[in-house]
Amino acid sequence: MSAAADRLNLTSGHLNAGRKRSSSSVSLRAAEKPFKVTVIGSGNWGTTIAKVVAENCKGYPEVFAPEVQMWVFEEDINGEKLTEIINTRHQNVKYLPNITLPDNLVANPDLIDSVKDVDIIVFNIPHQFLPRICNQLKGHVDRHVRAISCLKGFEVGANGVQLLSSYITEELGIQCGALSGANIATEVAQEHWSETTVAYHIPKDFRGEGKDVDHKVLKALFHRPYFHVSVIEDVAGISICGALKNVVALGCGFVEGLGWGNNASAAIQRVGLGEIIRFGQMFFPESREETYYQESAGVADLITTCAGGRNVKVARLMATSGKDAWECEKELLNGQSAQGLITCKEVHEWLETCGSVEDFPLFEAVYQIVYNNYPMKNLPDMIEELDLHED
Ligand SMILES: NC(=O)c1ccc[n+]([C@@H]2O[C@H](COP(=O)([O-])OP(=O)(O)OC[C@H]3O[C@@H](n4cnc5c(N)ncnc54)[C@H](O)[C@@H]3O)[C@@H](O)[C@H]2O)c1
Ligand SMILES: O=P(O)(O)OC[C@H](O)CO
Repeated sequence: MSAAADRLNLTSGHLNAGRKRSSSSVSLRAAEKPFKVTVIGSGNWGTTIAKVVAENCKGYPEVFAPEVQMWVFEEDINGEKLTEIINTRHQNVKYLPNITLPDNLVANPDLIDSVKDVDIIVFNIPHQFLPRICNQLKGHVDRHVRAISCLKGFEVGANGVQLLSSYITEELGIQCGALSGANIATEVAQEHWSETTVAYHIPKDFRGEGKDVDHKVLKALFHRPYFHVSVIEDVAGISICGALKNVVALGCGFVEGLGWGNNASAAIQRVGLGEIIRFGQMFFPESREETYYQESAGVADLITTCAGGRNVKVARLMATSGKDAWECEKELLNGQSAQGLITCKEVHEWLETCGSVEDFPLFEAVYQIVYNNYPMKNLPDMIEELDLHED
C-alpha cells in the first residue's frame, strides 16, 4: 500500500469541524492492526460514551476493531440480567432508557475478559468505584494500552490530591488522558449537538503513527456530527474543572431551592469559577488558565451543570424538602451518582491537610451544608465571612 493510499481521508464533517488545535489535518493513517476499544462503565454517561465510541469504531474499521466491549456492573432488572437486555434489545433500560445502542456494542459483566487484548480503555464509572476497578485490573493490562478517563472527581489519599487520570497511570502503569465537557449525557445520547474536550499527552514510549494512539486517533474515536471534539494537552485543567464544577452545582442547587432565583445562582457560579481556577493554580500549576475559559470542559461545563445536571437537582431537593443529600440522591437518581457529594468531601479533606480551607469558602460552605447540616440560608455569609478581599 502506498504512503498516500494507507491514509484515510476522514470527511471534513468528521475531523475538521470547528476550531481545532491538534488535528488540522484530515488525514489519519490506517492502523497496522485496528485498535480494540473497551469502555469500562455503563451508567448514564458510560453508556452514552460507549454509543459514541461504538458508532465510530463501526464507521472506521481501518482504524478501530468494529466490536466494542462495554463492562457492565451486572444487575438484575425484573428477573433479567442487564447485560442480556443490552445485548438483545440494545438498550440500557436502567441508566439510559429509550436510546437505541449500536449492535456492535457488546455488554460484558466480566471486567477482566472485557479488557482482553485491548488497545484503548475508556474509563467511565462513578469515581468512588475507581480504586476497586483498578485493583481488579492490575496485572491484566499491558503497559502499551492507552486510556481516557471520562470520570469527574479526584482521588485523595497518601499521595495528596490526584487527578483520576494520574491515579489510573500510577495504578496500572498505562498512559491516560481525559475527556470532559459540557455534556449532559441524555442530550448527547439523543444526538443533540454539543462540544467536548479531550486532553492527552503523547507518552515517551509512543510507537509511531498507525501503531499507537495520538490526537488524531482520539479525535476519530470520539468525534461525531453531534459531538464535536477539541483535542488538547491540558489534562490537569480539564480534569480540575470537571471535578469541581460539581461542587459549585450543589451551591447553585441550594440557592435555587431556597427560591432566590437567577442572580443568586450566577453569584455562586462566579465565586465557584474563581475557586476552580485558584485550586488549579495552587495544586496543579501545570494546568492552563485559558482552558477554563476557552474549552467546553471549562466554563461551558460549569454553566450546563448548574443549569440541568444531577448535582443541582439533588441540592435543590435538599433545599425544598429538608431531606439529607443521600436520601435526595436515592429519590431522584435511580442508582446514578451526584459526584459533587463525594468530591466536596475529598476537597475539604485535602484543603484541611494543607491548611487552605479559608482560601476556598464556597467549597467549604458546600461541604459543611452537605455533611454537617449548616443552614443553607447562611451561604452568602459563609462566603462573605471568609472573603480574602475583606479588610
Ligand atoms: N451522566 C452525565 O451526564 C455525565 C456527563 C459527563 C460526565 N459524567 C461523569 O462520568 C462518570 C460516570 O457517570 P455515569 O453517569 O456513567 O454513572 P451513573 O451516575 O449513571 O452511575 C451508575 C453506574 O454506576 C454503576 N455502579 C453501581 N455500583 C457500582 C459498583 N459497586 N462498582 C462499579 N460500578 C457500580 C452502575 O452499574 C451504573 O453503571 C462520573 O464521574 C460522572 O461525573 C457524567
Ligand atoms: O449531571 P451531573 O451534575 O453529574 O453533570 C453532568 C455532566 O458532568 C455535565 O457535563
